[in-house]
Amino acid sequence: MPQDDFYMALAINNAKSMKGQTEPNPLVGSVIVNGGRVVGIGAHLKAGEPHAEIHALRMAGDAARGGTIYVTLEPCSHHGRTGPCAEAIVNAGLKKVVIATLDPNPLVSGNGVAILERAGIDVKVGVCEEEARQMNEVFNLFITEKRPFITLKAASTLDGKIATRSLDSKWITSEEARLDVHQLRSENQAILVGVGTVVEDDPELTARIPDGRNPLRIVLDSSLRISLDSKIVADGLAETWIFTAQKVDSEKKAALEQLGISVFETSGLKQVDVRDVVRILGEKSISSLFIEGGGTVNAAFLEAGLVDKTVFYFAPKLIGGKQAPTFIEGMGYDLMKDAVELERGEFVKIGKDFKFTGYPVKK
Ligand SMILES: Nc1c(/N=C/[C@@H](O)[C@H](O)[C@H](O)COP(=O)(O)O)[nH]c(=O)[nH]c1=O
Repeated sequence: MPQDDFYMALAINNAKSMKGQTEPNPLVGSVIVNGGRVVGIGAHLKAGEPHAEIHALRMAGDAARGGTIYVTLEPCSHHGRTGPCAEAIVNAGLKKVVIATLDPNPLVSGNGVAILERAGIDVKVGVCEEEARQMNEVFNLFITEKRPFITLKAASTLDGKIATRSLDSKWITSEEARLDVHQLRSENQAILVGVGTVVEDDPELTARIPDGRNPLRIVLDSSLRISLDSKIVADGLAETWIFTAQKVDSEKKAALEQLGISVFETSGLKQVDVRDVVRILGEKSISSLFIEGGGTVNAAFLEAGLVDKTVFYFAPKLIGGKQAPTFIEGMGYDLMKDAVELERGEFVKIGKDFKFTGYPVKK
């Protein structure tokens, strides 16, 4: 492996090991090499704390002088909650800077490189760029579109059913696959279901893994038919927000608010307007949303072009039944040429089940 890729891969692995603890900041890793030896290594650990480069520079001390620093994201040039990294790199006397990706924020992209080049430092951009961009897919989208990165998750039998015709759904996938879902829940700031799922399954929507972080729970409930003693209203295990259509029963709304539930009205007449939901979540700095919808909700987000990533779990089971619900309902598309295509598709096996990850091609 070429030397630059080797050290950048080390920096990327460092960054990835901080997944779930740097929000709303990106994952960033850094490695300093001098005379063929790694003399400093660092990762951004928590928003508001020093950046990856600063940790690496502190570890390297004088050994950084004349060396090369590898960093997965363009060194910052602005005085955020910590001083600019580009200046720290110049002051530490680095000879070369290797960067995986430029800053996605159009306001600062390229500024860090300019500071380094003005100081006569040799700068190389684009090493392991795709992998470094991929690990910050959530941050990159949120910082550019000010809306949450949306992952659509479903679990179904091989013939696409999420429950039997009698609506039994316990369980489709195995314990291992369901644990993997809880890991994904823990990595997302919010989780969203339709009220149909609440009525059928009375879900908790918590991340039940060691050190799991319970996401904010969001329910689309156009006419506020949710029951006051459903778990996500009454259990207090995580915050719950409800999005409705226009003009809902004010008494029910007040009763829910009494229980600490936030209720947001959207402009939808009969159905909740999912675009409003996404806009409001962006305004409230929710940067990642995990949809465990039910087929109607899943279809609404898909048809609105608001799904950034799909994660589908398929159990090697067949349940059949014309009435059995599937994981994409709604109107559907008329012609095959209008199908939502998924790219960068990957299948992995989890126990007996298959996990598919893919990215809808943006039209
Ligand atoms: N039926 C299944 C799922 N079902 C997913 C949702 O329909 C359930 O309401 C939700 O997981 C319940 O949330 P909880 O109470 O926090 O466990 N999801 C899965 O991955 N495999 C399944 O076999």
